[in-house]
Amino acid sequence: MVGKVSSTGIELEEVENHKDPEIRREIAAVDVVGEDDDPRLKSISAAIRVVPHFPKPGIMFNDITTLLLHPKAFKGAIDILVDRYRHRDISVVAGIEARGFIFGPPIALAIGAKFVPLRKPKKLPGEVISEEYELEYGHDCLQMHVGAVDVGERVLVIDDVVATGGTLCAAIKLLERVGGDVVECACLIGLPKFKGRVKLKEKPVYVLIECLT
Ligand SMILES: O=P(O)(O)OC[C@H]1O[C@H](OP(=O)(O)OP(=O)(O)O)[C@H](O)[C@@H]1O
Ligand SMILES: Nc1ncnc2[nH]cnc12
Repeated sequence: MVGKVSSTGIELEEVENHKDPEIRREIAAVDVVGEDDDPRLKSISAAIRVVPHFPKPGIMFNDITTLLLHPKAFKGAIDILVDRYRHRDISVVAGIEARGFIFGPPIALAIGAKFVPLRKPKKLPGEVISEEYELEYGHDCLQMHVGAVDVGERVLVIDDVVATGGTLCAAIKLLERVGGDVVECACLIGLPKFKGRVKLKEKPVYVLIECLT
């Protein structure tokens, strides 16, 4: 079942009334679609805010930091992903800097996998391989330590948002260059208007909520 969930629900009111003015800033109404009727999805979508014109004019920025202020909703997101991947024989969770570093490690620990950070340039001290890519608001590069992933290891890639799919494509290329087998990519939020799934072709991408704005 596809459930339409409005982010103007009760739990968003909690965010709107938060004592920190920064957290109350520019909360926009978002319509999101959950992939099934799991009540945890409603809490997750209600706790994510959209900040207009960040980091550039015209960008509707999906901000997961407000989800982190709601431990129950945050845990719900982690639990859904752990349940999905715990019996898939995954030995590597690769998290994309920066927001994949928030969601990747608890999933890796829960499913007994190692965590591999995919970092922005000049952050990793050892030998690295690199992939450049285009974003909705610029271009960037991801790097991974040589030796972090072994040939044939089954990998789950984690990030917060998939928009154009450029970041996930770069991550998949890095992992496949060293012989990793990317089982799936998982993100909390999908922005379907950027058609990231088209760019990702046959690679499966799982998103908890799809934002229609
Ligand atoms: O599907 P795409 O069009 O590639 O966009 C998605 C990426 O954009 C954001 O990261 P950002 O590059 O803003 O980096 P940050 O997390 O370091 O701020 C987001 O966290 C994803 O990694
Ligand atoms: N609109 C958006 N919000 C948050 N992260 C993003 N990454 C690319 N586009 C984004």
